[in-house]
Amino acid sequence: MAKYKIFVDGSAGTTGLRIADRLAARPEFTILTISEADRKDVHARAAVINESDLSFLCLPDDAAREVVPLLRPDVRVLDTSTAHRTSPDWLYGLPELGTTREKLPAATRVAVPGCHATGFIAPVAPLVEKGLIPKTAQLCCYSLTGYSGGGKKMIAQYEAPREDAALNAPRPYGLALHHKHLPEMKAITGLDTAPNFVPIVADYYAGMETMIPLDLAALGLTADQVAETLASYYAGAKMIAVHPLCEGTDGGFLAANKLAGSDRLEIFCLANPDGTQMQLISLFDNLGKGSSGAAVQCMNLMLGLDECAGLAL
Ligand SMILES: NC(=O)C1=CN([C@@H]2O[C@H](COP(=O)(O)OP(=O)(O)OC[C@H]3O[C@@H](n4cnc5c(N)ncnc54)[C@H](OP(=O)(O)O)[C@@H]3O)[C@@H](O)[C@H]2O)C=CC1
Ligand SMILES: CC(=O)N[C@@H](CCC(=O)OP(=O)(O)O)C(=O)O
Repeated sequence: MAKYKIFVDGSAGTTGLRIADRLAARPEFTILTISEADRKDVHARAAVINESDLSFLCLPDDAAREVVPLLRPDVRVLDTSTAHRTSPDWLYGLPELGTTREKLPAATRVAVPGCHATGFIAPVAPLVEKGLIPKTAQLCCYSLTGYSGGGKKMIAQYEAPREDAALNAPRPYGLALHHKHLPEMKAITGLDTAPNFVPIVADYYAGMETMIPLDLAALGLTADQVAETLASYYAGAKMIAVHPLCEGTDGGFLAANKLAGSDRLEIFCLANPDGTQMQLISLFDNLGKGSSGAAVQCMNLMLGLDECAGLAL
């Protein structure tokens, strides 16, 4: 069997390393490499990508942007950065949404969703698509992340001998309400307005918990309608599961690192006793379904391989 030639551009970084680990044990791939001296030379990177069947870009946005114009149109590229997520020529790589799964095998430019964005879009997009949440709704969202979400620099900051006591506490950030995931949150859900979104980084390595409060009374919805719509939308999905209404917490707690190490995402549908308020929660690993796991799932589908191959279920 001819092997697929795969290149991970940025394989020394947090996302790239995780992808390289997931591919290393799989016999269907030959992994292309680049020398240490060349790994930041855009022409050298482009040459290796053009030799590959499929390449991952695991780089800062600008480094992802600069290489794309140098690539063969038919080479398959999966970009894990924010650079192309709302570009019309790129497919947004959330296979569980709409017709994305069917489009992946022919796609050559695929943007891997942002981690916080994944947590928001997974529960909200189906509710907008099915007409339960109007496009005019103004939603809120809070999202907890482990410090690996900030890449090598933030990992080094949290793991160095602790001088700054601020790192001991959860830290809301992006408080100018201008986070880089807002454009994709709006575009992919179809909402007219991006949510009021506050991410929070805390002193643990990996794991993401994205929370979306819904005012059911104002929306004219019941909690059952919401939970049943999500359960039926994701019925049969291998990497996304929906818990039954008001089930799944650990005695009323839900630790943000519970799915660290997994590539799956779980949705929790929690409501107050009189059914007027709801909290939708996505729980997953920022390095799993939030980046590397999602990238490998898309690669599998683009190459016609088993969707879950190499993933942690
Ligand atoms: N960490 C996460 O949870 C998530 C990350 N992402 C996105 O994935 C991408 C990679 O992030 P992450 O792995 O966390 O970041 P890291 O900082 O951990 O890794 C980035 C890698 O890119 C390399 N690099 C930097 N500039 C260049 C360049 N000009 N040419 C080639 N390589 C370069 C870095 O080199 P060096 O080793 O020398 O620093 C590093 O190895 C980013 O766009 C990020 O936003 C997306 C979802 C979640
Ligand atoms: C803790 C922390 O800083 N996290 C990053 C999320 C990383 C990420 O998802 O970046 P992409 O947009 O490239 O996907 C942030 O909020 O910017």
